[in-house]
Amino acid sequence: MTIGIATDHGGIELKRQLQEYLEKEGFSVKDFGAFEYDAKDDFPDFVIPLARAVGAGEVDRGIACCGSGVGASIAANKIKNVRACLINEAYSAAQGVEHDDMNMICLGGRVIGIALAQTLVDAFLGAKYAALPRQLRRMGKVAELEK
Ligand SMILES: O=C(CO)[C@H](O)[C@H](O)[C@H](O)COP(=O)(O)O
Repeated sequence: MTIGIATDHGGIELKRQLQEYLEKEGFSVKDFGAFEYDAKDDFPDFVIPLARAVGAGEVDRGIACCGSGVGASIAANKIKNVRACLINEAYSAAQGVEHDDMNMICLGGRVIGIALAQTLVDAFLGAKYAALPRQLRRMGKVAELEK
């Protein structure tokens, strides 16, 4: 599984730690930046290229960080085929995939630490879309908005 990862300055340390963790776990990680701390950088410049790669199927899942995770989730959800959510607890990290086919998780570098981030990422990456008829119906209604 290839995981895309991106951040602005607000999540740069969390991204670095998560990338190290994911590679140790055997995932292939594609890094969309930021590559160094710059307090003046803007989250859309990194999160949108990642979201485009997720939406195009060039990476399997995306992890986007920013200060709170809010800006990253707003930006990512503008991109076709992207279903991104700000996640702070493990239930939603898995249920968002199982029920809603979430393909990007957004994390706040100023909100959570690496231990919780690892738990959330494990739950996110370990989950599969159940694709039950009622879920397909609901996500079909959401996908209609992209036409
Ligand atoms: O957290 C964010 C919004 O949800 C942003 O992505 C930024 O990280 C944050 O706004 C940056 O704040 P700063 O005051 O410009 O460092």
